[in-house]
Amino acid sequence: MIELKNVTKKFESKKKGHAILALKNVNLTVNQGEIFGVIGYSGAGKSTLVRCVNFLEKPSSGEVIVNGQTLGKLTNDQLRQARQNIGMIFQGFNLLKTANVYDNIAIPLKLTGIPASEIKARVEKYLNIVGLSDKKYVFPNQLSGGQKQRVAIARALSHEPDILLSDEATSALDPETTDSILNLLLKINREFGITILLITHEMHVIQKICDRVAVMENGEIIEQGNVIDVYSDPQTTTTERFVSSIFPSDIPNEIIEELAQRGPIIQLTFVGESADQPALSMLAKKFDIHSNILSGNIVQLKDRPFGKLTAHIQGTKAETDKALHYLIEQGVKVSEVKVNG
Ligand SMILES: Nc1ncnc2c1ncn2[C@@H]1O[C@H](COP(=O)(O)OP(=O)(O)OP(=O)(O)O)[C@@H](O)[C@H]1O
Repeated sequence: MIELKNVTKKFESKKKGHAILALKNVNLTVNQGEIFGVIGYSGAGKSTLVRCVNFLEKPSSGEVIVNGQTLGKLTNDQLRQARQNIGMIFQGFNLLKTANVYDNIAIPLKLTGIPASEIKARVEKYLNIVGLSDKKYVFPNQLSGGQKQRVAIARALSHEPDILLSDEATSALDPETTDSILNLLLKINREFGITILLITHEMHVIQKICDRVAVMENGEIIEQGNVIDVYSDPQTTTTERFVSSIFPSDIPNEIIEELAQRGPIIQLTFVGESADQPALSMLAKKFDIHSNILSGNIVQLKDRPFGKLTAHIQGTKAETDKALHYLIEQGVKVSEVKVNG
């Protein structure tokens, strides 16, 4: 379990008297065994946050508690010990270019004093888990980006940590390779119960593997919760922007303006079971209205489908009101699309 309590990180700038507050009073709890994602635009403070969890950056104030240990109160030796329990992977992989795959995993193990026979067993075990047993004697420059990240994951796992931190681990990879690495992270989480805290600027990463998400802006966590709740009911403009990035709606304003004169344009948000229900065709049967779909999409979250549909409803005001009320009763979130909105 990871807890950040009122964590603030200030970077003193070389320019006179100028300081950057990269983290402002951040409170965050990541439960044992979950995959927690932190999303935000560039400069939001994500890297600083994740680096505070293993004290690569020391907070200026506040507490970081990992598995019950307050990192700021540990001696250097104790901190080194605590870090063994926290693996980390990076966007740039951070492999030793002059060492082959085997040694990239074996050297850090050797440095922590693990006996040679145990090192061999661990390298083999974790290369097998990441699917690279046949690449033991290959050098990093002979590997693809996805394979390099797999080596980095095997290296992190070889220390048998409880926690894995991921700093934009898939940001340098193409979409297909990204998915294969995300599937690997899911497998690690499920098979070994490793808690994963990842930072990303991609919604795809959040929706594919995360249980909970926090949204960061200007060094603050502006929203957090279960992925499904944050996706279906974003509370801030920034979160709304992230969510709408997966549901691009390019209906020109002129068309919205013209249609709105003849009936409401509504956006329906479906979660879970209701994503499969033919809500609009039901409406046409039950009420004296016509509906016309303008845009729509369904995405698969980690364990449930989630969809958005934009439709134009025509009928008398009394009938359209009844129809919208019915949808809400069915558990569908309905909002009206405003002109210029
Ligand atoms: N070592 C440092 N010295 C001074 N300022 C820093 C340092 N590290 C980060 N910052 C500043 O802190 C703020 C947050 O940076 P951070 O890298 O944590 O954001 P981020 O959300 O990870 O962005 P990106 O995705 O672009 O890396 C930025 O204004 C950045 O310039």
